[in-house]
Formats: sequence, C-alpha cells, structure tokens
Amino acid sequence: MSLTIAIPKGRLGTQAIQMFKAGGIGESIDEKSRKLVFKDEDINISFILLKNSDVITYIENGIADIGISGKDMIMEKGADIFELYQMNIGRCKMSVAGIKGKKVFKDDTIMRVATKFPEITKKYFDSRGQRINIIKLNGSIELAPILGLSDVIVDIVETGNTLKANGLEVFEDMYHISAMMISNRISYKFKRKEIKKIVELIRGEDEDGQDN
Ligand SMILES: Nc1ncnc2c1ncn2[C@@H]1O[C@H](COP(=O)(O)OP(=O)(O)OP(=O)(O)O)[C@@H](O)[C@H]1O
Ligand SMILES: O=P(O)(O)OC[C@H]1O[C@H](OP(=O)(O)OP(=O)(O)O)[C@H](O)[C@@H]1O
Repeated sequence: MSLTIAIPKGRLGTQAIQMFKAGGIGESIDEKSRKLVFKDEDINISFILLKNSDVITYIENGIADIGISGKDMIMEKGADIFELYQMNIGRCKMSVAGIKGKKVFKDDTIMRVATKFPEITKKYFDSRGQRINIIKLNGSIELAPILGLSDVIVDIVETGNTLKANGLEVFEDMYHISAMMISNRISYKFKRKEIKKIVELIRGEDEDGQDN
C-alpha cells in the first residue's frame, strides 16, 4: 500500500528528515534540491515538502496520510486530525511577553495583543475575561511592543534569546509546545499497519519523546 508523508520545510523538517534517514527511509529526499516531492520507489512511500502551516491542510484533505506539524499550528487551526505521537523535537513554549518590567494586564481597558496565533490568543484571554484587540502578524512579533503597535505579544519562546535581545520578558507561560506526528483520520483506519511502522521508526530515533 502506498503512503504519503508531509514534512514541513525549515527547522522541524531538517530534523525529521535526519530521523527518517537514520531509520532507513526517505533516501530519495534531497533537501538541497528545489524538488517538493520525493519517492522511495522500493517501499512505495512519497514525501512532500510543505510550509509548516500547510501540513495540516494536506492531511485533513487526505492528500498526505501522515505528517509532522508543530502543536501550535494544530491548536491554532483546530485541526481535525489524529495525533499519533508527540515528538521530542520542536520543543518550546507559547507565552505572553512584553517590555521588561512593564507587565500590563489591564482589566479596565482593552489590551492590544500582537501574534501569529489569533485563535489561540482569543480563546486564552476570553477564558480569563480579559478584553483584547488582536493584531495579526506573520513574523518578527517581538517588534510590536517595542514600536508601540501592541501592549503585549503571544509568541513562541525557546531559548528566550529573541525576547532578551529586544528588551522583552515573559509575563506568563501559556502552553508547552512540541512537534507532533499526525495522521488523516481515514488513513489511520485503512493504513494502520503501515502508519504504525513509521511511528515506531520515528519513536526509535526520538527516544525521549512521549506517547500522546
Ligand atoms: N524558536 C523555536 N524553537 C523551537 N521550536 C520552534 C521555534 N519556533 C517555532 N518552533 C516550532 O517549530 C514549528 C516550525 O517553525 P518554523 O519557524 O519552521 O515554521 P513557521 O514559521 O512557524 O511556519 P511557516 O513556515 O508556515 O510560516 C512551529 O510550529 C513551532 O511548533
Ligand atoms: O526563544 P528563542 O530561541 O529566541 O526563539 C523564539 C523565536 O523563534 C521564533 O521565531 P522565528 O525564528 O521562527 O522567526 P519569525 O517568526 O520572526 O519569522 C519565535 O517566533 C520567536 O521569535
């Protein structure tokens, strides 16, 4: 049976491809080429390289059977997929941050929050009754409070270096994030044996990861 695996380009993809190759599959993948589809003909497995934020779309629509995506993207999209395995790569947290020493959580006024994750942000502040205006950005989120576009940001923090370099600090941690192996729901029913083999392979290369 054929299997299609969606891999995000960038920081997660590079590590995932190394794991696949160490586990003996994905030999056809050449990250340096501009090609986006690779096939290991002998085992009938195809790999497609996508933007991190598009992996879920290909899996939900059944174009890819399984794939790798950051938990942040899964939460943001409210993805209708099956979570197979929580990986040990892409570990970071999602936090509320702002200008160092100027923590502002105002009950009386509407707080301006800049983020790449409007849905997560809305739910989080709604649940605590904090009124906010969301400013959707696509990157360099840390700029927003420095330049006065927002009061705070909701963003990914790993080492904390980007916050520190820009005079910001974490005000509140929201969620732990890591990469997840995910599956199309129907694929998981009909290709369970093949999918489980791939999960086992990745688990073997990612020993500290945890079942979800
Ligand atoms: N600094 C970081 N350290 C560790 N993991 C991170 C970091 N930033 C993001 N991640 C995780 O890695 C995933 C991929 O991040 P990456 O920056 O490659 O793509 P992206 O910019 O979020 O998405 P897209 O390419 O679609 O714009 C994120 O969804 C998140 O789970
Ligand atoms: O805590 P740190 O280790 O500094 O990592 C956090 C930074 O990494 C991510 O940005 P990314 O590199 O993806 O850039 P962009 O979102 O601004 O494009 C995130 O949005 C933070 O800016």
